[in-house]
Amino acid sequence: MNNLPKAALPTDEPLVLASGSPRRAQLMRAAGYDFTVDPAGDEAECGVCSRETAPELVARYAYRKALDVVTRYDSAIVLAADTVASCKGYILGKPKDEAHAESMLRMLSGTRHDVYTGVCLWSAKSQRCIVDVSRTQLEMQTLTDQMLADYLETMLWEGKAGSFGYQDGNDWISIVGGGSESNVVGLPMERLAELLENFDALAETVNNGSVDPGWVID
Ligand SMILES: Cc1cn([C@H]2C[C@H](O)[C@@H](COP(=O)(O)OP(=O)(O)OP(=O)(O)O)O2)c(=O)[nH]c1=O
Repeated sequence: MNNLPKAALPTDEPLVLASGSPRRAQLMRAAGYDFTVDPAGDEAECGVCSRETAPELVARYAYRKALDVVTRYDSAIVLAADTVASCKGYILGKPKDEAHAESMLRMLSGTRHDVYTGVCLWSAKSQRCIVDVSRTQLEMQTLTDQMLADYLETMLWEGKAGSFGYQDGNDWISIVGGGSESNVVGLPMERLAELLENFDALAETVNNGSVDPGWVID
């Protein structure tokens, strides 16, 4: 991915990427941001709400990851994200094992589906934050048993929402209608630049650990 946009930070606070995802750090480095990495604890990604849609879920998880990390700093702009695939009403996160990866890929095979990434930007000094969600539509060719077996053997599905890596160079997956590639890989860099540029206008004050309860369900 070339020419990733970079925006100036909205405050003089250092940028902290609250993520253990190598893809997110790679995208941020490729765009030229200065940042440190401080991942959220695993418990930030938990809690099931059966009424929740994919965009609501990624918004809630991004928010919880940012909340977990922002409490460690007096001065930082914390950036957290969460990515899932969504197909036929199912929300597909990271696979537990190869059998789980196979069942996700069989569901996605031959479909148009969506990838959602929720982003949370949180200023520790001002206790103001933004939660935002981006969607990219993808199309996966019908996978033959051989294609599936070959991909599973690469282990490239590990740690990836929906059990595929758009960046792995497979010709059986493509973006529909010019959506954001970086959003699929875990961080919508174009949207992130807009959020940083418009932080003052978009950020809301956080009260007692919650922001916009209509959007972030907990
Ligand atoms: C759909 C897709 C997802 N992914 C990755 C991006 C994310 O790392 C991962 C989804 O898992 P997440 O739970 O969003 O993130 P993570 O556990 O990797 O890291 P952290 O919670 O610490 O931020 O799937 C790809 O690399 N390529 C793809 O094509």
